[in-house]
Amino acid sequence: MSIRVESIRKTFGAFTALEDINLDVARGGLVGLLGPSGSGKTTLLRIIAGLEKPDRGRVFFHDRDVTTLDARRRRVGFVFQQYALFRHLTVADNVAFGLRMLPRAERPPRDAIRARVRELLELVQMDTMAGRYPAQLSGGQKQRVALARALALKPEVLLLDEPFGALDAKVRKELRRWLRHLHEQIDVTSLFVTHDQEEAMEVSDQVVVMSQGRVEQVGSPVEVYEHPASRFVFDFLGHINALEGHYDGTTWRAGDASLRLDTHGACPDGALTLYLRPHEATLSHAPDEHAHLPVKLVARSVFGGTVTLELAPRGWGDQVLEVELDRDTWQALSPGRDDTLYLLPRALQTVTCDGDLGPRVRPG
Ligand SMILES: Nc1ncnc2c1ncn2[C@@H]1O[C@H](COP(=O)(O)OP(=O)(O)OP(=O)(O)O)[C@@H](O)[C@H]1O
Repeated sequence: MSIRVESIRKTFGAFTALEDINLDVARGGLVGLLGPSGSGKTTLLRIIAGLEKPDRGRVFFHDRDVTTLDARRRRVGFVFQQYALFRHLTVADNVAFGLRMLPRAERPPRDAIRARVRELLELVQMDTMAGRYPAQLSGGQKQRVALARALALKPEVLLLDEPFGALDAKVRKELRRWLRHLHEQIDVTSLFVTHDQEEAMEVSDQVVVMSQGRVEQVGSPVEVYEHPASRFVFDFLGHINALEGHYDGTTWRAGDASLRLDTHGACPDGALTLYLRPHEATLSHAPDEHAHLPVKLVARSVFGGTVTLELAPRGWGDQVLEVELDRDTWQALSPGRDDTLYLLPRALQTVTCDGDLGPRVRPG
């Protein structure tokens, strides 16, 4: 079932929570609504679910206008951050609940309900725990049961609001891989809300980046990361180092630092800010012909194959910079305590004086 949202506006008193939202989600899509707290993600999800009425605009499921249709009649499955399982029911009974509550004419026979519950519990890999009560489950297991319950009535649209928000990092990671996998097995169109960039990038096939009640950009994770439509999107998707200095048409300078750049005429002489992603630079014991950016190591942390370094510029500002190197590169470098190191950016994003994104540039 495809979903189309047209010109949605929603206010709460004098506050505008959503302003002219347009969105198309293809059938079978797994779409992440990503944005900072208060950007309107949950409000949009609730409008699609039918739990909130928009002031203006329409919602379509395939070609059907469902804007005024009651939530219960939209055939939507929900999963929220709080598991909301019935404590006094077993796992199997929780999953069966919605089926048993159907009007008699629509309710499947008992055996069919039992078979459907078994099938769903196998799908979420909880079949061995069918007889347990929610209090006997871990957070991740509860959330898988909540998902099985949401799928029991064969919804064509699945809406998930920060489904893994309350879980620890490792379980979150497992569950989001598993959600991806599950999505490939069933025919459902899903939208999930998250404020976690990594989660949105890893799980979704389309990301909707929201800010202050507006859609900033819609695209695949690679598109929004590599071709951000605005400075907000660039800032929001991962850490950045903002290097502030002056550009004279060939060289960018700040204090003792200099960097030769060809901006292809796009950046005029004057103040120029450069954004550097932590993984788009390396370090060396000597400057190179294009870059003279001396730094001193302040701290490092090792996680898996990546070493994250905190670096203080030497003689060009006081902002601590963050750079990520792979472990081998770091070991080959093995600097002494007070060594001066040199930052060698591979690519930088320019920010024009009026605050917009300029071209992406490389030293040289
Ligand atoms: N029922 C309500 N009454 C008044 N204001 C509301 C109501 N629901 C939401 N808002 C406001 O609308 C804005 C958007 O809220 P929403 O919950 O959609 O944001 P969000 O992006 O999901 O945020 P979070 O990530 O923190 O959940 C917020 O400023 C919120 O305070």
